Amino acid sequence: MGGTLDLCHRPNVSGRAMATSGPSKGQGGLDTVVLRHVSGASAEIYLFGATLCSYKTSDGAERIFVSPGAIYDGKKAIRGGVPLVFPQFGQPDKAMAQHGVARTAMWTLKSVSDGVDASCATFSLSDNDDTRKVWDHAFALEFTVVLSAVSLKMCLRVTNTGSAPFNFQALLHTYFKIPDIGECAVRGLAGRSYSDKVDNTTKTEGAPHIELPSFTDRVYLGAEPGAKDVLVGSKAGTCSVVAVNEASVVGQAVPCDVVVWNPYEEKSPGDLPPPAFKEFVCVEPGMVGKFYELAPGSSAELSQKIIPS
Ligand SMILES: O=P(O)(O)OC[C@H]1O[C@@H](O)[C@H](O)[C@@H](O)[C@@H]1O
Repeated sequence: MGGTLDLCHRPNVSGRAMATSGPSKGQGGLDTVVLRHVSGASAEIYLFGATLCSYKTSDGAERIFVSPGAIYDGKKAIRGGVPLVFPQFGQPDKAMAQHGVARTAMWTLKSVSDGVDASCATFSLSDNDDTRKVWDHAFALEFTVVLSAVSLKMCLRVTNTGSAPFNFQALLHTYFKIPDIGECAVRGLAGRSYSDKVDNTTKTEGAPHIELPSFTDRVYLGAEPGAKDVLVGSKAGTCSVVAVNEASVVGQAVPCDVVVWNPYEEKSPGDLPPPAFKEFVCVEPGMVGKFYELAPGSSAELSQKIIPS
């Protein structure tokens, strides 16, 4: 298990607040890293799954949802936060767990740094006996969190460290905290084709914004390469966060898919006791519409920058 760091304020010689490091424990006694930026913004990441479970802006407002029924036993994926999905989305390979191996693996803290511009932490995970049993490939993952006064950026880097190509999917399963799913609207996906997992059909998004009045599970396929802004806000037109989603393979931008999910009571799993479903919407950047091939020595990146408004 990797070490832990808790970054807390202390004055430096000039009297300006800086961040420092120290050990920290989260729920269930699990090790976490807490980033505290000089602006007052903070983020907490569990080494278990490298799951980011909190992002607070400088006003102290929490932007990320974690279920009140989340289980912190170091075995089950944490229900909420930003679980990391790799190397499969869903369960196309029934021999492997749903959403792959990364969200239930113990990651290692690789580096942490603090600056006036940003506080940053990088976590790593490589193939091991557990991952090899279900996915027999050599890989290295790096998950980097960059916290600034005005944003939080998460980037998952996938590297093929073996001698043969492999196919993978990846996704950042972000649970955004919202006041009321019934009033929520997601903007920026109009005109995209999507796979509707509720009725197993393929459709084109005709609405200018997406509302979620009932169980919603959609995979919006990326349209063109490059950054894509998706706005989470209200039907009334307010915007609470902008999510800038990007994907690339070997440094070349590729279209980034976006999953929009809320189970409502109907599909709430056991660790999401109703009415908790009302308090979040998942807007998840992904490379999931197909499998991506990665050559030996090559890397792919998937990122989401959250800019609260
Ligand atoms: O319960 P899990 O494994 O965390 O998955 C939650 C949901 O994750 C979403 O990304 C999928 O589109 C849904 O189909 C799935 O139900």
